[in-house]
Amino acid sequence: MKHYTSINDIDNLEEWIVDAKAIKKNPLEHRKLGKNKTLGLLFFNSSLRTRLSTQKAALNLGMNPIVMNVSNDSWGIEFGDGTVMDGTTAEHIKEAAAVVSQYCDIIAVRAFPTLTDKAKDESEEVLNAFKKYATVPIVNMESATAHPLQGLTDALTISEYAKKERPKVVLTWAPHVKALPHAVGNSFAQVMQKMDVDFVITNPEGYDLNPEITRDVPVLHNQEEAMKNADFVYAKNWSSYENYGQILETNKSWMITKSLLGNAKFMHCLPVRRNVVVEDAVLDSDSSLVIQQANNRTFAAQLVLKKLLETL
Ligand SMILES: NCCC[C@H](NC(=O)CCC(=O)O)C(=O)O
Ligand SMILES: NC(=O)OP(=O)(O)O
Repeated sequence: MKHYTSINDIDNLEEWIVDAKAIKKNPLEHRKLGKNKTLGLLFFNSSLRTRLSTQKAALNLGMNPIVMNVSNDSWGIEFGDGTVMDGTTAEHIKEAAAVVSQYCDIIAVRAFPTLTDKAKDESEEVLNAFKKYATVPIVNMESATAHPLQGLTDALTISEYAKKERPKVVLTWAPHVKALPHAVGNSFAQVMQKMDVDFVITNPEGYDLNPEITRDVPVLHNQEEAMKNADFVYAKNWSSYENYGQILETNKSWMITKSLLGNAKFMHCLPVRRNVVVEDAVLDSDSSLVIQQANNRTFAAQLVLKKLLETL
């Protein structure tokens, strides 16, 4: 593996989950692997979990993490090729990525979508520019279309809490006040297709995710029907893909309640808006796995960093 930028970079999910569980049991076992190696974390957007858990993962491997809030603290970066840079951007990605590669052995990047320019978002302009112009491995810490560290975490969490073979997993759209990206839903849908689970997606009409990602997964527009006998319910808001980045009419009844959840475990990547996406009674109950998921972010990141360190 040269980079970790997509769920497609996981060659054998079952093996990866076994390895992640071993790391979780003994997080300091490989603390010499990353000695004198530097992880650069570049954030174009806000983060709590990714920023801290990825640093924690690096520290557990003996690496030195260095973090930069690129949007606020660095020069404006130009991504266009051949641009006359007489506007607001002061530095081109060609230099920026090459320079950061001088200081870092692995570079991790967070860059959200515009949600206004579908072609630009689908081209993964920022992430792919780092892949092209950096000379070290790139880790995706949530890009325009994917959040593969989260997806790996979610597969690990489901594997830990599954009480039967082939549990039923439901990815449900939930209401929100803002237009949100598709990245988390996309990576969850992709990783569930690699796992031995009975997987369905439910969302209101007009909110179907990219069919190239959901492929043959059943997409139901009746949430109650979809959630029947679920073992895991993964809630997430996303804006319309078809009417790109739009908030269509929002049906508040799609909020996850205790009665809707039934006996299923509740999952969400966080941060979550209480009593908009999911009611307090769910988050404050034993049915919620959100904190366990957040904990697993460290071990998923650690597995990815370990695999990349082994290639250096
Ligand atoms: N990294 C986890 C999710 C990040 C982002 N959520 C958000 O922007 C929520 C913002 C808010 O609730 O205001 C998303 O949906 O992709
Ligand atoms: N789940 C997740 O990626 O959280 P942050 O946005 O806080 O990093």
